[in-house]
Amino acid sequence: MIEANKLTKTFRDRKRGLVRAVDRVSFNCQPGQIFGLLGANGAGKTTTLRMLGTLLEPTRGTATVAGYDVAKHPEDVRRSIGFLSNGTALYGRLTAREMLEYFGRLNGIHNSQLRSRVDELIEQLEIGEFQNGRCDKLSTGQKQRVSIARSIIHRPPVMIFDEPTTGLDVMTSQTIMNFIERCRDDGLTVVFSTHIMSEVERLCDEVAIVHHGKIATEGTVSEIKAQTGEDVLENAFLKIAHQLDAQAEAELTR
Ligand SMILES: Nc1ncnc2c1ncn2[C@@H]1O[C@H](COP(=O)(O)OP(=O)(O)OP(=O)(O)O)[C@@H](O)[C@H]1O
Repeated sequence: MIEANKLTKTFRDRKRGLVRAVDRVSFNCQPGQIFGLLGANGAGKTTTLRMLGTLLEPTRGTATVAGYDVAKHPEDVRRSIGFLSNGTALYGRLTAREMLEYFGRLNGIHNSQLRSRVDELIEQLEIGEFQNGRCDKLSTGQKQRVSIARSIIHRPPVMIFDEPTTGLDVMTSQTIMNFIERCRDDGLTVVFSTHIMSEVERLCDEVAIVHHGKIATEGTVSEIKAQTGEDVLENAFLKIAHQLDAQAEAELTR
């Protein structure tokens, strides 16, 4: 499972000075659950996920992933997660199947099990048609499916997906969402970030709305709609964001 406790990240930016990208973010996600971080561009979603994935050190706060503290036991965390980000690279000269076999071996999967594991992911992520195509010749959506397969090949108990469907067509997005649901049904702890409301409605057991680095509110989609008195998640999201912006402006002019 994942527990984030007041996770905070500040960056020193030459132009903007000190940027507080993530500000005291706390949440829990249990096995068999999908937790979503919903926010606009620059809200702090990627930075939060990168801290959970041990790619960035928190400035303050703590997090445990699969029982391991991200700061104290980063290698154990990395072994326990699959992390899908925009930067998940593929080797252009390998075919999709070779790529998965390669990463399977790197992750210690024995030859006797490697083939069946690769076959399973090829089937689940609908890679079959292009499994023998070189990665540098694949379309964006095809590459994303191979990247996901690559990130989960070692059967981690925790999956972190950073905007897994951004830029993909509706068919590929469906395949990926089906796959994320399957991860949940298989008992994995799943955290993902998005700015797409329909994905949150379909996938999330719990969602946190992130705005300017902070969790503005958290709950089920129905709870968030009820809190704001809105029937449509997008309107609830906009209402919360506008309220926070108005508060911040009022504080500035006080
Ligand atoms: N290395 C860095 N140096 C300085 N500022 C950074 C750095 N990385 C992120 N930021 C800033 O932190 C804030 C949060 O960025 P982050 O990428 O986490 O947002 P996001 O919610 O993932 O956005 P998007 O949906 O656009 O990917 C932004 O203001 C961003 O410019």
